[in-house]
Amino acid sequence: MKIALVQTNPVIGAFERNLRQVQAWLEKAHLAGCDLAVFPELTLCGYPPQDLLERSTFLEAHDRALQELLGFCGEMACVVGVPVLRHGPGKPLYNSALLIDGGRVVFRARKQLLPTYDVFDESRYFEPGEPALAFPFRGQRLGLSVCEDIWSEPLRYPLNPVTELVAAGRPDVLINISASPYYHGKLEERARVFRDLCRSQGLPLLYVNQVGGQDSLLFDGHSLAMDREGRVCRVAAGFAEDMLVIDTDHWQEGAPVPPPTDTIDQVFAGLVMGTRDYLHKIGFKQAVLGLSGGIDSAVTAVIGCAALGADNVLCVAMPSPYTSQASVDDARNLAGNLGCGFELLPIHRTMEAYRETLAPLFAGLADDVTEQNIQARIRGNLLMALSNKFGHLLLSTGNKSELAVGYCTLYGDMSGGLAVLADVPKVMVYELARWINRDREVIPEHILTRPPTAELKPDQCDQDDLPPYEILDPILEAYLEENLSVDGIVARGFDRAVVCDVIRRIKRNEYKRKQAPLGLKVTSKAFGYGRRYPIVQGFVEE
Ligand SMILES: Nc1ncnc2c1ncn2[C@@H]1O[C@H](COP(=O)(O)OP(=O)(O)OC[C@H]2O[C@@H]([n+]3cccc(C(=O)O)c3)[C@H](O)[C@@H]2O)[C@@H](O)[C@H]1O
Ligand SMILES: Nc1ncnc2c1ncn2[C@@H]1O[C@H](COP(=O)(O)OP(=O)(O)OP(=O)(O)O)[C@@H](O)[C@H]1O
Ligand SMILES: NC(=O)CC[C@H](N)C(=O)O
Repeated sequence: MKIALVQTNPVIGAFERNLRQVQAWLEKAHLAGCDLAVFPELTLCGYPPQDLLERSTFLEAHDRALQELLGFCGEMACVVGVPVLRHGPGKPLYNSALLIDGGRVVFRARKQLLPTYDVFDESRYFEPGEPALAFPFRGQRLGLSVCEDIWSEPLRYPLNPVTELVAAGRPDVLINISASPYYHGKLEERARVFRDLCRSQGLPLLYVNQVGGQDSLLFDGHSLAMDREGRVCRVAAGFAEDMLVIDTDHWQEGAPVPPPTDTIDQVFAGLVMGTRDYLHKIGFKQAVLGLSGGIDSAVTAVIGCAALGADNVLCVAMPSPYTSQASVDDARNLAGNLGCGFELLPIHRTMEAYRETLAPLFAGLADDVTEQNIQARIRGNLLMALSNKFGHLLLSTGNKSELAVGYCTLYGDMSGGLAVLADVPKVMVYELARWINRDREVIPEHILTRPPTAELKPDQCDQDDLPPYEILDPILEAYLEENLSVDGIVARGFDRAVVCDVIRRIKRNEYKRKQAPLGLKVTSKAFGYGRRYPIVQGFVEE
């Protein structure tokens, strides 16, 4: 039997578009001689639809699309992910995989483990399904499951949806439909979980993952076929739509392929896809950003150009009296290397106008962070004016390290529609920059070697206000991603006073992050809806 694993890139709730896309892939699978095409979790509505699932009109539109698909399928069989209405106490839906054959639903498997951690919130809408059975299809027994149901570690949880499925009647192959978002390290994690699963059950796995950017989530695809020894036989593209055709009668032919490795280029590809999909799915073609001559805006500009095309990106240098000529030159050279638009808007006179306006109220008061923030806000204001006038979306440039400790200005450099690097720690921003420059100097070398500075006052340097990023970033990772205590972080060799100061800053600046633009998630714990902390709180960790 030939099975097509089809990783699609849906737009949430765009039923007409998503259905046409599924139909087009079904035709390709049919032409390739496939008996069955398998699509990702919640195929027709896209994942995660969130509270749209609470709207009856949404579910009705979904049903119309599903009916049309049933009429279309003909002799082509497929597996699609569908929210299915249920009755009785509990939540109103199951998250199901339907096997469609001969234009009707012949089998369904319901998701049993509903992820409700980090960015997932499935218990809000779905009721857990009952254990599934293997289903006979064209001479083989298919073991169908939905995403999280294959993620139980068999050694820790011997009784789990897969072991129950196998115990109830051994399938020949496991098929899993997923919507599994990327973060740096996820590819290895997936390979390990799936390898353990295949080896422990002695079964091969066909895994289909959604692809595409959806708000902050980056679905990476990388659908795959794994044999019963846990070797990857075939793997689909990362961060792009793709179809793999697997012949289950010649399962182990050919050398195994290496599982995808999660090197920095994957993060870059994810950020490019996330930026492109966010703008294009909403209807924006062009973007604008402030190019300071620093590393963050440089990397954001490169990602913007890769995502949208250099012709669709406008970079604006806005020097103040504290901006060095080298910064302006670096910004101009970078824009030249990228071939994107470049404008110079000096802000000296605007700063002077603010100073004059505020002079009566600020008389006798020394300059402080207020005047620094005014510069950042003038720039944010000018960039938003360009966004309004030309219909460009403003890409904001702040990185995760700054956002964590509040080293950024509300309504200033935090202005914007999409924060491309909001989940990228500063050290990783440098890693991205070096990778971008691997073959030729795209980002002028001086931008990589100069000490990071906000240039908001004379001779300012980030490290006057913050610990070095090589120290700050691992503390942030330990606290935010691993939930370590102060003692746990200090035990890794960090100074207690520094650790406590960083944690205090993280807590104190929750309010800023609640007002920040959406960021693209590339770590296991991003700021945003997967990390819910109160703004007002009195919990002390020292
Ligand atoms: N809990 C709370 N809930 C709601 N609002 C709260 C609040 N606490 C303060 N606020 C408000 O927030 C204001 C303070 O925030 P904000 O105005 O943003 O300013 P603030 O955090 O005081 O200063 C910005 C910092 O970011 C640095 N910076 C700025 C720009 C770029 C970069 C860079 O390197 O990229 C660094 C700058 O050097 C300075 O240290 C307060 O005046 C108050 O209005
Ligand atoms: N002179 C400038 N011209 C244009 N934009 C600027 C300028 N200075 C700051 N910005 C904008 O404000 C953002 C914050 O800049 P700032 O230099 O304060 O901090 P940063 O985090 O070190 O960022 P970068 O590494 O891009 O300089 C920049 O990324 C850029 O978008
Ligand atoms: N949609 C899901 O069930 C996703 C959960 C899963 N553990 C993942 O991220 O891969």
